[in-house]
Amino acid sequence: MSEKTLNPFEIAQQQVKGACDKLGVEDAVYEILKNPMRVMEVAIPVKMDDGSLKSFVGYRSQHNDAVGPFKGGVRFHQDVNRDEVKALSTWMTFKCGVVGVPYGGGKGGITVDPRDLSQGELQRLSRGYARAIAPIIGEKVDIPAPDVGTNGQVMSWFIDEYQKTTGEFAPGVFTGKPVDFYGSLARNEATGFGVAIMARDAAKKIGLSLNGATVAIQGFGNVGSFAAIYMVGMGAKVTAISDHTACIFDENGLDIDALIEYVKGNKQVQGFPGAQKELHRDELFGMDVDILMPCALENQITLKNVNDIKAKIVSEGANGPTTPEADKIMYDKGIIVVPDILANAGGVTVSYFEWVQNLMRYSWSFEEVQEKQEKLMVKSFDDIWTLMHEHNVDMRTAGYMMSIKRIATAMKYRGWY
Ligand SMILES: NC(=O)C1=CN([C@@H]2O[C@H](COP(=O)(O)OP(=O)(O)OC[C@H]3O[C@@H](n4cnc5c(N)ncnc54)[C@H](O)[C@@H]3O)[C@@H](O)[C@H]2O)C=CC1
Ligand SMILES: O=C(O)CCC(=O)C(=O)O
Repeated sequence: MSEKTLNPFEIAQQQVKGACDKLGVEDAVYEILKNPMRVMEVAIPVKMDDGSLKSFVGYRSQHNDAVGPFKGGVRFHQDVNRDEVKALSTWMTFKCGVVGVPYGGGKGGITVDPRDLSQGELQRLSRGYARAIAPIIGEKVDIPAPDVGTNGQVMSWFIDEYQKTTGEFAPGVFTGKPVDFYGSLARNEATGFGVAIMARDAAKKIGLSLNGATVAIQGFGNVGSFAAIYMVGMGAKVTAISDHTACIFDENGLDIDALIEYVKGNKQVQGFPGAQKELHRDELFGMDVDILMPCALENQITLKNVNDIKAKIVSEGANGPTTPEADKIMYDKGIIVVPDILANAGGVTVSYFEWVQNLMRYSWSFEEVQEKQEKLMVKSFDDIWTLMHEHNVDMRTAGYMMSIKRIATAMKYRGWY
């Protein structure tokens, strides 16, 4: 068997089609959902520090807003392209549907390696992007957030530039802001926390104790680092972590706090003095662990490595880390895959709480936010688990089915079909 496609947008369409067919909805539902409603492509000229001018390409894809405003992150990465952004916006629509937050899906990005830019260049690029997309976003229209390569500082520049461009101070137009600048407590932790609690609930279902359970995590950015912290908090041992440079291993469990400090200074896991072994980054998937957490990029679990996987549970922190062919093999082998649209939905869930707090000009405590997140995600997990057994499908298909029902209902009331 060979991989049909590695194009993330085609994969997203395939996933939506599969669930629409399984649900038996009218053909019109897939016809509407198969393409984003709007994709904006922008050129962003930036004055570089050496005096030259460089033009960058950016996108904002608005997939569907039947349920509520478009919502989703902005990625700064060298591989960003139109189809990737379209796929990511499609996944956002169904993710919001899975946890039942009142949003549709959107996603943006710029083709750039932010590590190649100075802080000044990064700020000018971020401001240029905010100016370019300002006409199509808004607190009640489309609400961007962080994704790979962006963070609270970038969101703050976005807010400032949006205000200069539109004359409106609207802190709720971007989420994932710093806590002391209209951000929400527990947003930074939210995605990794969610990935961990979804793995915990899957473990409960198969009678796997987390006490001493072993975990391998691909990616040690926002999502991977917090997933590691929370897994250790639940009694598990994170024995392997990889990033773009290497895979590090310690059979007794890596010291996550020390690794976070190391990565702050060195921007990579390679060379971490606390590791027993250092391997090629791709060796992570074959590690002999109970739980695997892909928390980096798309198309990481493929036909090339799926048969190396020994884990019993895969909790997808990244968007689109598994190809459909690899997904099927894991399903046939009985590996539980908690799909991205559920496992990493903690980010958008707490973004929603941030937005609500912004609109009310009020703040909740860390505990209050995390408790609300956990309640919502655990309920979604249980509902999907039930649906999965009712229809004899994998968790991903069940998640899409649950979400499509919600979105199709909104589209029907709106008279879209
Ligand atoms: N930040 C958030 O709130 C959310 C993020 N996600 C998804 O989670 C994933 C990670 O996002 P963040 O942690 O925010 O990004 P980040 O930029 O903070 O970290 C990305 C990590 O992936 C690593 N990486 C890149 N290429 C790699 C490779 N080939 N092999 C191994 N590691 C590699 C990087 O070294 C880095 O450690 C993405 O798919 C993103 O779309 C999903 C939901 C919300
Ligand atoms: O926080 C958000 O609004 C969206 C985060 C995101 O981009 C994602 O869930 O993939």
